[in-house]
Amino acid sequence: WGTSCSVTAASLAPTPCLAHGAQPWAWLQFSQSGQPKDYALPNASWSQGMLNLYNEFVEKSKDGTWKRIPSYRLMLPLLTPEHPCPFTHPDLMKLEGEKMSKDTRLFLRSLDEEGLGFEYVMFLNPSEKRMVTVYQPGPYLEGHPGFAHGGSTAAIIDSTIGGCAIFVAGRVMTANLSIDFKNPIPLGSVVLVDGKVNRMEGRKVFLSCQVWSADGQTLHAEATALFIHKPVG
Ligand SMILES: CCCCCCCCCCCCCCCC(=O)SCCNC(=O)CCNC(=O)[C@H](O)C(C)(C)COP(=O)(O)OP(=O)(O)OC[C@H]1O[C@@H](n2cnc3c(N)ncnc32)[C@H](O)[C@@H]1OP(=O)(O)O
Repeated sequence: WGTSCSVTAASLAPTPCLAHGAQPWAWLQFSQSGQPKDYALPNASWSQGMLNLYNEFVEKSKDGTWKRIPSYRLMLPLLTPEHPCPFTHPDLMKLEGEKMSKDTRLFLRSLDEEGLGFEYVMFLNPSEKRMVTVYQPGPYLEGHPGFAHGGSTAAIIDSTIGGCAIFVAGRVMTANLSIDFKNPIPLGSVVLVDGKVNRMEGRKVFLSCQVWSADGQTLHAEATALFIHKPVG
């Protein structure tokens, strides 16, 4: 989806429908090309293990089975197959005016320096209603010495299955997230967060998730969750 999204800084100029004259794109970091910066791409902090897993899923994406999800510093709750580019989604400005300020950042993209916090890239498998996140927790996520704080693990799980729930239901909120922490995650290691939709009942989306070491030998955590669809406005 990201590949079909062609956006320039000029095309992102504020529109009259935006309340309070806010500059909606001011907190997006732009690259030198004038495109919003996509953080779900390799950078110098990624370990070889992270690159290997990333390349594995890029390879799997070539036949369209998996799709890399671009990642910016703003929430993209409106990304759908019908509107693959968030910047041209008809509801974005409404949500923007109501909910966002130019001073906000997506929690998982809150740090400026590469490699210190959440380094991750998500891949969606639409037919399986499944999302995997290739994830490398950095040193600022420490809980016990040398290991990722459980809250950071909860955040990456929530975002992974949240993305999955957004794909099937649009705008959702986490109502319940239950996690069993099985084995600590070493800082700087690479894990695969593997979440999927199990079933839907009306506005309710039920999901499950497992967090595995890159070699598939260690189960770090498993979770179940309930997300509830909340229409914009
Ligand atoms: C294409 C893909 C691109 C993706 C690209 C993006 C990638 C990157 C993604 C980032 C993704 C970030 C994801 C962050 C997600 C948060 O972090 S959200 C923040 C944390 N969550 C909150 O703050 C939610 C706070 N709670 C609330 O606002 C409200 O309680 C809720 C959850 C919206 C529900 O309220 P409500 O809409 O009034 O619904 P309500 O009528 O109470 O309940 C509806 C039904 O759910 C049931 N229910 C509600 N709560 C519960 C519960 N806790 N347990 C069990 N049942 C419950 C009710 O019993 C009811 O059932 P039925 O009677 O219909 O059978």
